[in-house]
Amino acid sequence: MYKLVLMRHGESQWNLENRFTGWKDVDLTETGRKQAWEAGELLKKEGYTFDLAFTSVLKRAIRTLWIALDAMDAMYTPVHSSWRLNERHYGALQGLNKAETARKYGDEQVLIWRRAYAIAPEPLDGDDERHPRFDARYSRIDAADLPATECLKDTVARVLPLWNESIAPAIKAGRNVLISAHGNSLRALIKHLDQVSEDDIVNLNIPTGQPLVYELDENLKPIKHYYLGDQEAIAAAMAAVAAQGKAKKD
Ligand SMILES: O=C(O)[C@@H](CO)OP(=O)(O)O
Repeated sequence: MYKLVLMRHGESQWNLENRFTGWKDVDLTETGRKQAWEAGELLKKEGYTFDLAFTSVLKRAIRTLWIALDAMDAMYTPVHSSWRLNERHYGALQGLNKAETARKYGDEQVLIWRRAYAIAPEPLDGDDERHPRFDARYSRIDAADLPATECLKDTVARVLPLWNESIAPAIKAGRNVLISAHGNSLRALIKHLDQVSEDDIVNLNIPTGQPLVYELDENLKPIKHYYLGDQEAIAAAMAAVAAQGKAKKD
């Protein structure tokens, strides 16, 4: 049996401001840093150790990883950063407030933009300065692979090559792996691991800064999964993520 730990980054500045974030490289808030530290402390207390960590090229996931590894006194852990673990690209929605967008277009439309499996928001214009082709960190990525918007299906398609070529072989080689990534890149990975249907994946929301453990069999099929930590607080945090796209709080 293998164990894999997934962790969404701690609260970011744009989580706090309730803005569509995607590939915008925003940092953690103080709360986000505290969540990352507590996640590391929890992992240490529960006896977890890691041989290898994977993260995105966005600082909220990278810093969460650094802080958690620091709390574990394990900053020596080798880290593989890949754009393939970036958050889903939110296209022209990036920067907009989610509740205001719901007031303008309706809760249902925002739910489609946030969670529909195969429907992507409007793309960024090719000349938009926010387009990833203008960002040096993506200069070695094939231009055809760089998104101007994505639906979750697109995110699954670009996460899977990293899973198949790097993460899965490392796990099968016996390495204890930690992945620090984003709400939707982790939903993409979970959809693949648990074979979640396109309908059911709509209802999966991942809270910030909470270690999620997957126990996998020898073929990397999930046996079970569970969050470490306070289960009630985690359930409340998941419901809060779901509610972010509503015009009014329930
Ligand atoms: O804005 C985003 O990039 C993501 C994660 O914060 O949000 P959502 O949960 O709406 O997909």
